[in-house]
Amino acid sequence: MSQMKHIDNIPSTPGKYKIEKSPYNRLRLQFSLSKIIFWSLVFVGLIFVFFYRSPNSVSNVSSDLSRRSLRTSSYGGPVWEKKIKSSAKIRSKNGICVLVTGAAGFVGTHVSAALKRRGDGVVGLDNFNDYYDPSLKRARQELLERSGVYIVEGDINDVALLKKLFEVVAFTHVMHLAAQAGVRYAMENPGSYVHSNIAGLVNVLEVCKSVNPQPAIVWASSSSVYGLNTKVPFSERDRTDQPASLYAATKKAGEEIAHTYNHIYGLSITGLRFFTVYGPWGRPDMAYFFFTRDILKGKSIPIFEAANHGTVARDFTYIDDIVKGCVGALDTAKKSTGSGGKKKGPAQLRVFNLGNTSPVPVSDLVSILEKLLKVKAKRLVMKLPRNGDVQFTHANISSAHKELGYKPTTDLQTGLKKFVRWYLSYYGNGKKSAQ
Ligand SMILES: O=C(O)[C@H]1O[C@H](OP(=O)(O)OP(=O)(O)OC[C@H]2O[C@@H](n3ccc(=O)[nH]c3=O)[C@H](O)[C@@H]2O)[C@H](O)[C@@H](O)[C@H]1O
Repeated sequence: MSQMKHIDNIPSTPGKYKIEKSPYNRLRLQFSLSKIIFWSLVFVGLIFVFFYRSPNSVSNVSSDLSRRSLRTSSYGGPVWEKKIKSSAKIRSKNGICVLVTGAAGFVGTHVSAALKRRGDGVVGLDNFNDYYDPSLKRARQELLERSGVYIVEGDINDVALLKKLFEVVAFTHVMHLAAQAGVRYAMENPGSYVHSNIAGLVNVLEVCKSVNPQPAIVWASSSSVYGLNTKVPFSERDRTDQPASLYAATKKAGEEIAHTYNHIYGLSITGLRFFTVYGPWGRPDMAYFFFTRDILKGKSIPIFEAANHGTVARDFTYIDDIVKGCVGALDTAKKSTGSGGKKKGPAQLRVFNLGNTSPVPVSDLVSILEKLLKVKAKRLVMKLPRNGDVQFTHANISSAHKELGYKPTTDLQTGLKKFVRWYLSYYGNGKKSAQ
C-alpha cells in the first residue's frame, strides 16, 4: 500500500517532474549511482557464485546432461533416409505413420512393436541417455530392428533433426514418449526434467505445428499430476494443481503447454496419465525392478510406509494394457486442423487416465515377488521420504474406457509373473544382474 502511495506521488507526465539541480542533489545522485553500481556488482557476483557452486544449479545442468551422454546426432544422407522411409512404410489398409519419440524406452519399445505388428509405419527417435543402463535400451533397439523399426539416434531438443524427419516422412501421428522419468531423481538432477519434459515437449510441438499437414499428437503425462489430491479414485476432472515433485510439476506444465498449442495452432493433442507402468523390458529405476534385483542378491529393500504405519499403494498397470490404451488414443485421435503454423478451426484436446483401477500396497508387491522368485526379501520398512512420493494412486478409467475402449485385464500377480520370467531370462537366471 505504501509503495502504491509512493508511485502515486510521482506525476504521471515525466516531463512535468522537475528535478532540482542543486550541487547537493548532484552529489547525492552520484553517491546513489555508485551505490547502485556497487550493489549490482555484489548481486552479479552472488549469482555467479550460486550458479557455479550449487550442486543442483542450472550451470550444472549441462554437465548433468552430458553425464546422461546426450549425443549430438549425425544424420542425413541417402542410406539414412532409405532406412527411415522403409521403417515408415505403411503395410496395412488404413494404417497410420507414427514418429515414436523415446522409442528405446520401456513404453516406447512396446508401443512401437505393437504398431509395427499391425502394419503401421513406425520410426523411432531416442537419445539413448544413461539415466539407466543404456545397454538395456540397446537391447530394446535390437528387438525393434528385428521387427523392422528403425530408431534414429538423436534428441527431441534437436529441432533441425525433427524438421528433417518430417521432410523425409509425412508422419500422420506423433507418439511422444521421450521424457525424463522418475519421481525421486528430480531432486538430484532437476535440470534434466526441464530439458526433456518442458523444453523437449515445446520443441516437438513447435515442429508439429509448423509442418504440413500437422500430425495428431499423443503424449505421456503421468498419474503424478494428481499430487496431493486425496479424492479417490482420481478422475480427470479432479484438481491437479498440487504436484508433489518436480517431475509431476513438469508433466502438469506439459498439459498446460499442450492446451496452448491446441488453442493457438489447432494441433490435435491427447495426454495419457500413466499409472506406475510395469512389465518385461521395464525401467530398472522403478521399485518392482530393483526390488527383484536386490531380493535375488540378498540385499535389503526399503519399503516405504506413511505416517502412523499408513499403507503406501500404487495402481500398478501392466505394459500390455498401457499399449492398448496408447494405440486406442492414436486410433481415435482426430486430425489437427491447422496448416502453415496457423489454426483453421478448433481441434481435439484430450486427457485420459490409463491405470488399472485396483491399487496394491507396496508390501503386497514384495510378497508376490518373494513367491515368484522363491526368495525371502530382507524388508527394511522406512518412512515415506518427503521427496516427491505420494501415499497412493488410484485411477478412475471410465473416460478412457468410453472414448478409447480401454479395459485393463492384467492383475499384478499375473503381470509380475511375466516380468519375473523375462527378468530371469534376460539377466541369465539372476546370475548376471541389473545395474
Ligand atoms: O505413475 C506415474 O506417473 C509414475 O510412476 C512411477 O512412479 P512411482 O509410482 O513412484 O513408481 P516407483 O518408483 O516404482 O515406486 C513404486 C512404489 O514403491 C515405493 N517405493 C519406491 C522406492 C523404494 O525404495 N521403496 C518403496 O517403497 C514408492 O513409494 C511407490 O509407492 C514412475 O517411476 C514414474 O516415472 C511415473 O511414471
